[in-house]
Formats: sequence, C-alpha cells, structure tokens
Amino acid sequence: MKQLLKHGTVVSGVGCCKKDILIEDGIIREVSPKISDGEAQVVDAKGKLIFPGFIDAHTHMDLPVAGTVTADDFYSGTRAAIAGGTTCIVDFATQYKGETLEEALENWNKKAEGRCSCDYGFHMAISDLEGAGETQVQAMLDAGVSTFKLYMTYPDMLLRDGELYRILKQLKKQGGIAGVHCENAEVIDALTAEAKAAGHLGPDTHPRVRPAGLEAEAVNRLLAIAKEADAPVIVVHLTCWEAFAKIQRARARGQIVFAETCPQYLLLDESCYKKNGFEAAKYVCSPPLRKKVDQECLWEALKTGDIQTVSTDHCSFTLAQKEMGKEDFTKIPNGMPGVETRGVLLYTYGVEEGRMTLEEMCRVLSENPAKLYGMYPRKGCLEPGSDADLVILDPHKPGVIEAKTQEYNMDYAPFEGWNLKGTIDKVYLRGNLVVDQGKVVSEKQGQYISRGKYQTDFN
Ligand SMILES: NC(=O)NCCC(=O)O
Ligand SMILES: [Zn+2]
Ligand SMILES: [Zn+2]
Repeated sequence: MKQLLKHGTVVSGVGCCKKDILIEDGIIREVSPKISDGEAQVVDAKGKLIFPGFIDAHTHMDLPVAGTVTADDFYSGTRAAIAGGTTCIVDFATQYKGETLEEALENWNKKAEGRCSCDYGFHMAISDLEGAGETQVQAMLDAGVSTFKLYMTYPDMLLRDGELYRILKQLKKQGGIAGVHCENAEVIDALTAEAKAAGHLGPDTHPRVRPAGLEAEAVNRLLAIAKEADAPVIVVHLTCWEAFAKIQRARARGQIVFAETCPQYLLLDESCYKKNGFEAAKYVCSPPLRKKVDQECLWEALKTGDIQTVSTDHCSFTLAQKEMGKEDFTKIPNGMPGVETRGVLLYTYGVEEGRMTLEEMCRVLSENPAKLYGMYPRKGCLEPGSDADLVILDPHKPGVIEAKTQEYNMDYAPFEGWNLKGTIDKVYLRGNLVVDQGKVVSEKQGQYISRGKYQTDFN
C-alpha cells in the first residue's frame, strides 16, 4: 500500500520545508514539494511538523536493580516510547559477572523479542572483562551490537581504571565505542557512609553524596584513560558544567569525545530533593539533578553541537518500589521514567521557549543518535530509502503531562502537571500507523535493529 503525507512541514537537521512524503512497503520513496496522489492513501499533515522517528539510545527496560526490576519491561516501555514519538530505542543488554557477552545478549534478546512496539537495538554493558575477550566483542559486532557501556560506579558493574583502559583499547581496535557512566564510586561510598553515620537517611541526602565535582572527576579520569588508550568515548547522561568543561578540555587536546544529556537534567533541578517527605524519592537518579547554572550550560552545549544527543535514561520504578528505601536512601532504586515525554518536552521547553531550533531538536533526537549509534541513514532522516519512521507533531494542540494518561507502567510522572505547547498526533513505524490522535493503535510491531559502526559527520 502507498501512503502519501501531504502539506506537512518536514524537519531535518539542516532545515524545515513544506513537502509531501510518499511511503511504500515501509520505506520512504519520495520527498518533494508536490507529489501527485496516484493510488496512494492520502493523509493531510497541514499545519503539522513531521520529524524522523525519534531515537532514544539510553533506556533500561526489564532491568533488575537493587532487589527489584524496573516497572517497565519491553512491552510497556516501548508502548510508552511510540506514544512519545520514539520509534527506536537502544537499550542496555547487561553482562553480569561470570557471564560472557553472548550469554548476556541472549538473555536480553529473550526479554525483548516479540514484545516491542518500537524498533530496538542493544548496547552491551560490560562488567567482567573475562567474558569480554576479542572473540566475544566480535560476536557482538557481528550481531549488530556496535556500542558498549561501561560503568565507573555501582558495585556490581563498575570497572577499575586499569580495566577501563584495557577494554577501551580493545574496543577501539575492534571498531566499537563505549558510552560511560562517570561518577567517582569510592568517594561516593565514603560520603554515603559519613551521611548514614550522621543519621541522614532521607532521599534528600542522595544528591549530597553524589556531587557534581565527583562526576567531573570521573569524566576527567575517563578522558585521561581514553587518551592513553587512544579511544573515542561517549559520556552518557552528562549533568553539569564542571564535567562539560573537562570534555571541552579533552577535545581541545585532540580527543574524540561525544556527550549525551537527558530532559531531567535540562529541566529539573536539585530543588526537587527538597520536596516534602518521601516525594523527593521520585527524583532519585544517578547522577542526581543539579543546579540551574548546569541546565544553562547543557542547553548552550546542545545549541553549539557540543552535546550531540538527548536520550532519557528511562529507568522506571513505581512509588511502591521507591519505598524500598523509605528508611535508607541508599536502598531507593535509582532512576526515572522519561521515554514517553522527551519529544514534547524538548519541543515545548526547547523550541517554543527559544532555546533550540526545530533543526537542532531533530539533530539531537533523531539524526545524531542514528549516526552515533550506527543506524544512519536507515533511521534518523526522512530521505528516499530510509525506514518510514515518522512522527507528526501538532504544534497547535496543547497538552499536559499526567501519569494517569501515560502508557508507562508508572504511578507518577516526574513532570506531572507540566504544560505542553504541542503534542504527538501520529507515529509511523516502518510505514505502519502505530499512534493516531495521540493514542497507540498498533503494538508489538517492533523489530530488532542490527547496527553498524558509529558515524561522526554531525550537522
Ligand atoms: N540513572 C539511574 O539512576 N539509573 C539508571 C542506570 C544508569 O544509567 O545509571
Ligand atoms: Zn548511568
Ligand atoms: Zn542509564
């Protein structure tokens, strides 16, 4: 069946133009100012913005954390994703100690297979170098897992500096790249012990034991290690100006460094931890929310292209799950939901508030993640030959964020009550209409996406 989207404003990383889009067999066939109807089913997109499907390269679905499992699995999490215009996620398959990477990938394939409503791929989180030798890494690359994740914190996952050096060097040699969670684990442990000894057990203590300076220290150390390994790296969920300055310094000395941030770091700040009682637990994530000055730095860096992508770090826990840490903040499972609201938040509080252009929004949500994560031009652009993954955003239909109307398996929304200037109208996944008038109308059509080597030719 042919479908023709007419009269919409087509957004790319370099411009916005009124164009028609012809789709056939799940692929974009033509994009031009006027396409005749022929036998196509016509959809009028007048007055609407058409983006390439958003890509969220940082989600955690069905992830065991702190004795529980994220509230969203691949079923609910990817329904939420498409409702928010995200047509592809890259989640984190996770290697536990004693496992090979192939075993870990098999586990995550089973969790996702047949359950996803958007397309999906995996990064591989490496925690045990024993099971991550060259043959194992090659098996990942052959399976389309071309990016990796390394942690400098979390006891079960963290790699020591020497291990970071070895794996970064190996990944560089084999053509992979790693995203790294940067926080100084040992000092965080020491601060945590001090806080607990002093009887500070509430959720408001969480940001105090994970200060910005310890994120910046870890970013700096990572970049020093990456320099010795001569390896490019991605700093994930960057939160603060101090860490950003370390990245800029490494770039100035010639290193290749990419950076990602998330809506919560752009729009929420540490005042959330001052909310009454246990409310603050909703915002317990690592790294924690920072200051307004950090938000300004992150917005500016998105504009200049020094931060390339905005992902969500969707890692959701219900209030009941958060209450596991009622008596002790270290037992609160870390993370927040976000996969459903990223696009409309960036549109409303980025574009409509003059902090970014539509083109920049397209770059950080679609084009750049497609390139950095090895999916471009199959995904990330609206060009003949690309997958027909499209988001139609209605800039004239306001909305409001409410947990009760969302697809998440969640009983709260970090942005509850926030007004939206535009909302998602329709979403197409490889030509299939999966969201209509903001409602999910078709599910479980997601496919695994085998990804190639990262590209760096960002606009
Ligand atoms: N961000 C967070 O608190 N949880 C998810 C895991 C991670 O990315 O660190
Ligand atoms: Zn992380
Ligand atoms: Zn994460």
